[in-house]
Amino acid sequence: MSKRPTLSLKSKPAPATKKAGAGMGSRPAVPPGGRPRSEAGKAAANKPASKPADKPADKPAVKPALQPAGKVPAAAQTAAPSAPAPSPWETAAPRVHKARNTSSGPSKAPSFAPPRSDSGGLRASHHRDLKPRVQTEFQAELKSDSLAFALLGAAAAVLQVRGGMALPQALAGVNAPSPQARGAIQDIAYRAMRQLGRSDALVAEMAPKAPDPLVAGLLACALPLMQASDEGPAPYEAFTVVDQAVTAAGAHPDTARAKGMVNALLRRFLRERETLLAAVLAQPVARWNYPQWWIDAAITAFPTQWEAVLTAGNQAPPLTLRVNARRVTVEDYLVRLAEAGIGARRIGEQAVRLDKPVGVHLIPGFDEGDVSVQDAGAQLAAQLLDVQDGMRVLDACAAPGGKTGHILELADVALTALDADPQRLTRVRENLERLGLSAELQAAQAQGREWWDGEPFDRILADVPCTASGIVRRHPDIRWLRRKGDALQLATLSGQILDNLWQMLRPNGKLLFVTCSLWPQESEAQAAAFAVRNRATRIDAPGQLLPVGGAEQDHDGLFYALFQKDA
Ligand SMILES: C[S@@+](CC[C@H](N)C(=O)[O-])C[C@H]1O[C@@H](n2cnc3c(N)ncnc32)[C@H](O)[C@@H]1O
Repeated sequence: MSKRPTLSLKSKPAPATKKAGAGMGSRPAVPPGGRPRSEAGKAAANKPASKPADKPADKPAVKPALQPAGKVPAAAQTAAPSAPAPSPWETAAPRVHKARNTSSGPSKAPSFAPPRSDSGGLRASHHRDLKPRVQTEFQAELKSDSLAFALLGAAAAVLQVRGGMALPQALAGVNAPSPQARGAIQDIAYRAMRQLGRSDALVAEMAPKAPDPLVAGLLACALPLMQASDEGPAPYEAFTVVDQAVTAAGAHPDTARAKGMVNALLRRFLRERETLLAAVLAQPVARWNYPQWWIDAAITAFPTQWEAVLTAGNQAPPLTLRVNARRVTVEDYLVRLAEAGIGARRIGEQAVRLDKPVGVHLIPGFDEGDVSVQDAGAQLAAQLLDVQDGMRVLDACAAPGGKTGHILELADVALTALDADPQRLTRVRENLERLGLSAELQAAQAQGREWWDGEPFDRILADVPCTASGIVRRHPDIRWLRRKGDALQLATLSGQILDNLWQMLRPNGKLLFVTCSLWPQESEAQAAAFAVRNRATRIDAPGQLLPVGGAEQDHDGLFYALFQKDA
């Protein structure tokens, strides 16, 4: 039985002796012919988790001083936003859309596309259908460093998520003239997602009729800024938020008529906060900020732990690094961080959590590949796979390559990185380039065989598409985008993938089945059914890891099942 790696601190660090670039099987080009990437809207809502894990995490909530001119405080502008923001694999620099004005002078307010008319995403306040169109090209005159500007941009993104689009895509479509403006918009939008159940309930309690979609988005962005939450204290002075929300409403034709209503509603919230909160917090969706079906599913799956699970998913995630064992020991890297004035502690074999998130390019050695951003729980995969030099390894469902890089850091193996999405596969290549490692990249479906040369693998990692319900602290929009039936639907696909990959495993070889899900249908039940169907021997692995944030343990919700083929 193999040794089970733990998340706790190990006394013996991994050796830092191997040279970079020693990975085998170099064929970096992505072959043509993979399926096109699916886009936003309902398709995105139902799209299997592209586990956007391992992204830079949120800044801690800091209550900024009152800004007389309603400006976004400098701290909010420059710190890592409360959004995962661009993954280090996605882009080297903060994603900035065509800058028309990088000064803090008057700037066009964010523009955005209309919501999908199917409104397959969130429930709207008062359950009213979303208005199908907003004025997409209109750009209000607002200062780009003002809170009003950021509120309007974030409201546009919330509107898109309500229409079924994933938040990172929605934010990418919002115009922001500077990295600071983008950071502020992201911060507000991510907060809005984490408190959407409560905000909608408050609006329903106070407004005589459902507000128009962009007004509802504006309120969903403003209300969380006036309240303490699992993320920390309220980040702005309440009267600044009211003032800037009213300014934002007045600056856009789709909200201008509701300017008085926004003012009245937010002021009423300030006056009657206690009573209003007492009323709405009796509703589970407002109390927990998850859809009711999600709360019910958590209670069923974790009868004694569901509250902790839901709470963990509402916290801002930390920034955790994986130290590249080929380059540097964890001990030496902690010294480098200390010298750079960055507080950190070890929380796993190669996992180091920063005390406060910082931009990835400020992390010593990040650009050179000495470290990667990866959740501590996700770092278990490569360890559990137990790779040895010379092995032939398949990383099925590999993009964006977080686990691919880790496997190659641990041993000199011939690795095939497979993913159905050619665009996401390019991120594997970029990621490996930064690390100085290489693999054979294949754009193909893991449930098919046409890409396989018939040579069996010693190790197979099946990090299958799933609902991503275990990583909601990084991706708070997921809870609003998923539907109750998604887990079962995805389990059908992942069952096909597992059965197919099992045929490609060498006798005595090991297959590691991973999801970033909380739901048993796509994790434990899937593992049990797979073992029966294939007479597969299950060996020691953690099973369901619940999400947790704390001094010693800090990781997302993940599932691990390890199987060995008979000799
Ligand atoms: C959970 S993510 C993988 C995360 C990755 N292992 C990492 O650590 O960075 C799942 C991946 O499966 C891919 N995928 C979805 N359906 C697939 C299929 N039928 N065959 C192969 N890959 C698929 C998605 O494009 C996505 O990149």
